[in-house]
Amino acid sequence: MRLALDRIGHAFLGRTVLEGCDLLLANGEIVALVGPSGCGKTTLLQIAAGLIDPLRGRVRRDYRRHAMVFQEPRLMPWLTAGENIAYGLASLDLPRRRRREIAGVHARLVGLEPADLDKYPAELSGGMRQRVAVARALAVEPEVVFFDEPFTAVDVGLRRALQDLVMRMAGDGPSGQGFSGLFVTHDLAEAVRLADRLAILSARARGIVEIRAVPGRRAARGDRDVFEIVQSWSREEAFAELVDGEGRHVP
Ligand SMILES: Nc1ncnc2c1ncn2[C@@H]1O[C@H](COP(=O)(O)OP(=O)(O)OP(=O)(O)O)[C@@H](O)[C@H]1O
Repeated sequence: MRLALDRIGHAFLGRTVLEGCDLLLANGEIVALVGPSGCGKTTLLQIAAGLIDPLRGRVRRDYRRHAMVFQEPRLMPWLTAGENIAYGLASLDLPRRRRREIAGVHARLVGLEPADLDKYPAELSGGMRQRVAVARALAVEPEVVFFDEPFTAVDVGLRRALQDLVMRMAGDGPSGQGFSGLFVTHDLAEAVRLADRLAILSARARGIVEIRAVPGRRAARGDRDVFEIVQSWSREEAFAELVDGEGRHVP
């Protein structure tokens, strides 16, 4: 077990957003938090990551290092791509050359060219900036990664490539050590594609209404499997706030 949420409750300005949320995140596991806009996914993720103190319940963490990937890359504009990727490594007491090597390995993993490493964020496309953000998160070899709709703003091809990378690295990073992931998305197909389990949140119920395992092994799930699971689950009550009866996302 890497992370446990016990009876988490939270409110903003007296309005309850979450009540009685329980969740466990195992070693190497990816759990997707899914639900409609405003149901509290980001709040629960931030509580899990320690960015918000919950009003009720407790978070148990069994890891040393975590990283976060947000919807927007949040790079430092005055650092090059390579320096951004290496930024988190500064606290790890590694020689400068080793930091540069690690940054290079992770830049390659996300599909950046060596020449991109010397560019500043303003000189990169949106997709490249998000690749840098993913490389920066994974370079510190975190045991847990918190993802908050990280691929919503990138185009379809890159989204798939980054999802594949997350799945691969969660099982087995470059040094053989994977991470556990908590992954916020309102895209059911994305959740089914890359998660081991879904925690389904509802705005009405103020929290997690169901935790459900995705059939089959994550790495072995093909496009057809994902399509069929999404089709069949979209008709269920648990997803009513998330997708319409045809499997389309409610805006
Ligand atoms: N800092 C805050 N102050 C006041 N209300 C907040 C704050 N942060 C979130 N909320 C409210 O709490 C509720 C849950 O927000 P949250 O961002 O966790 O939802 P979400 O499921 O991640 O939504 P989305 O999919 O749109 O990002 C929303 O009604 C939101 O307006």
